[in-house]
Amino acid sequence: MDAPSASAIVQLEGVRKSFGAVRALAGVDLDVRAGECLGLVGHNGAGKSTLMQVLAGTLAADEGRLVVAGDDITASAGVAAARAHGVVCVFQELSLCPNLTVAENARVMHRAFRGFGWRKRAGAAMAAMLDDIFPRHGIDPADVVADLSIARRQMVEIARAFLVTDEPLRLVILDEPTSSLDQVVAEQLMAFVRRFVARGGSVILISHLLGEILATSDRVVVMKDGRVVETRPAEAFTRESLVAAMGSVAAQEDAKRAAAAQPAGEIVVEARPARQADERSLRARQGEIVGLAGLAGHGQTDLLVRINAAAQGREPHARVAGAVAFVAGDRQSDGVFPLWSIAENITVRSLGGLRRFGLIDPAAEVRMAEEWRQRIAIRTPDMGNGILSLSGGNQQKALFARALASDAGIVLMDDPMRGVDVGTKQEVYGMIRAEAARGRTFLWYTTEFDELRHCDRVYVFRAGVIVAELAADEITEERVLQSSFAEEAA
Ligand SMILES: Nc1ncnc2c1ncn2[C@@H]1O[C@H](COP(=O)(O)OP(=O)(O)OP(=O)(O)O)[C@@H](O)[C@H]1O
Repeated sequence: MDAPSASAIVQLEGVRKSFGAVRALAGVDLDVRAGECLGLVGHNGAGKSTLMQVLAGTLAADEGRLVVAGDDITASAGVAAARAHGVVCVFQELSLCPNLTVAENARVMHRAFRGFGWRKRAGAAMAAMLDDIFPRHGIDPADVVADLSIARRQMVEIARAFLVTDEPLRLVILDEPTSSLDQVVAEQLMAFVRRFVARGGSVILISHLLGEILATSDRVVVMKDGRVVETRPAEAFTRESLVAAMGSVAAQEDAKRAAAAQPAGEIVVEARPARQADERSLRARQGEIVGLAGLAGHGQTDLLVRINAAAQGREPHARVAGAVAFVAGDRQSDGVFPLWSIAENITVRSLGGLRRFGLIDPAAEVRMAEEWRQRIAIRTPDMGNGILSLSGGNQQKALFARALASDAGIVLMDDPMRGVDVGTKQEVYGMIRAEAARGRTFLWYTTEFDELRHCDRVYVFRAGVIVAELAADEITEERVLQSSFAEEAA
């Protein structure tokens, strides 16, 4: 590791943190310099979020020293001390109050918005910040957060963190900030990060999208099993060497589906977006992997929700032949059962198959959970622990396991790889392909272009309707982007 420079605005030394038997941080040293974007990568459960929580003051370390802007704040560590020293964190799980407006949420964080006319000032400040980071964002400060798509909520959360009111702003921690954003909006954010650091601010960027890390960071820190294992200037890493440093095997470049594998089974899903005026509809055959693409929030999730409702007989305008499982991308609001164990969260869709003499067989439940822990590498000492004890990416893996462990022949996936590390992603892609070959059908909405390569066919959405259908050999980034923006797509 290179020596901390004189301009370090944050120094962490020997930070340790355990949760019961789990050692999340095993003695971490880290420095962040003024005017740099520091990329932070590592497998799911490596300790990235825990380290950031210590830095942002939301979690107390068991041991270690924390110096910010030259002050040793170890003894007074907490959110107030971090904020007073200019450290703000945008966490993976969004923290906005859903029943308040965008402007009101700005006030929750920025006490400076008080007295006469605060609502107007908070709204104007948020609008200006949103315009600066995300041009054409389409968000009104008077919008109630609960009415916004998950992508827009993430944009509001980010804009709020970059607002400067009566406290200094030195370091913004972005923990997987683009996980719900499409490529276009993600690029707007990365461009803003570069502008922010060019003006002397600092950013810690956590992401599983290694291209984003390499293109935006000045230096990259790699964590593994609660330790920092490498720190290098970004240009000294390639994608492959970064994956290797994380302890994963580099993914094969070409994941494209073999043409021979094209299924010709019967149509098991047929659905039309509510606003579709032409004859287009989404169709999926048995054994097919069908992609839903386009900019985030253009009707893809809505259609998946309608197909899910149709399977339960609640939606007459979609036709579904067979049982359906849903992998939610917004795990916070409709994914995990927060009070249940990891095992219960995985087996809940499979209880029918686990019955003996009409009762759930606990041994079979444990076996099923254990099998999935190994297949999909869920990092926990005990599957009986609460689901919220898992890192974000590991929670997402549990949702995947729930769908794949069920007997549903049709699996709907709503941007399901959010926050899953590169090594695991490759394994899950392999599982999806194997399951499709065995006759399962997948409908897969993704904001990551690379994932569309795994699909047999892709429907591109724009403004709530399907604007293009691409066959396997037509799925290129250019075609998808073209269709996403064109008024009249092919
Ligand atoms: N509240 C908690 N209770 C118990 N264990 C926890 C808790 N929070 C985190 N852990 C454990 O600490 C370890 C580090 O988790 P952390 O969230 O820091 O990982 P991460 O690198 O951010 O992972 P991801 O990429 O999945 O977000 C994991 O093994 C996790 O299960």
